Amino acid sequence: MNNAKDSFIINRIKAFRYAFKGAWLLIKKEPSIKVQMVCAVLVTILGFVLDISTTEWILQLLSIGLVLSIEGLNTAVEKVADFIHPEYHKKIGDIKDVAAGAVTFAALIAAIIGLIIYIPKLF
Ligand SMILES: Nc1ncnc2c1ncn2[C@@H]1O[C@H](COP(=O)(O)OP(=O)(O)OP(=O)(O)O)[C@@H](O)[C@H]1O
Repeated sequence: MNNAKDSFIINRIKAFRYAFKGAWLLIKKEPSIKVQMVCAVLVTILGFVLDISTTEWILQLLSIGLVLSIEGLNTAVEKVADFIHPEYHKKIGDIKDVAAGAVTFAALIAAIIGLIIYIPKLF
């Protein structure tokens, strides 16, 4: 019983380690994630400079998390597609386009939230 509980906890710790390794790989190696991390840092600085409210911080953080998460999944889809079919194939192109489309939804919503928060404060 204790062993089962121990191995459950050890497996969860290992899963966290793999997940953080994956997050670090995304930040270190993926240009699109790097660009989005820079945007995230800039809007975070802007948030402090313009003293946004708690609700605005929550919406901004959710937007940052949403874009980074979906961009990460898009990168994973691209990697799987390149691994299973490195050559040109229309279906692979469609799969990558759809995954990129998901990022576009998240990025558009994040941009709209950013405009709603900052336009009244800047103009
Ligand atoms: N093997 C392929 N077969 C057909 N079309 C492809 C293939 N690889 C890429 N494409 C097309 O090129 C586009 C860009 O694919 P690519 O793998 O270069 O992503 P990317 O532009 O590097 O994305 P990101 O900037 O998010 O990393 C795809 O959306 C797809 O339309």
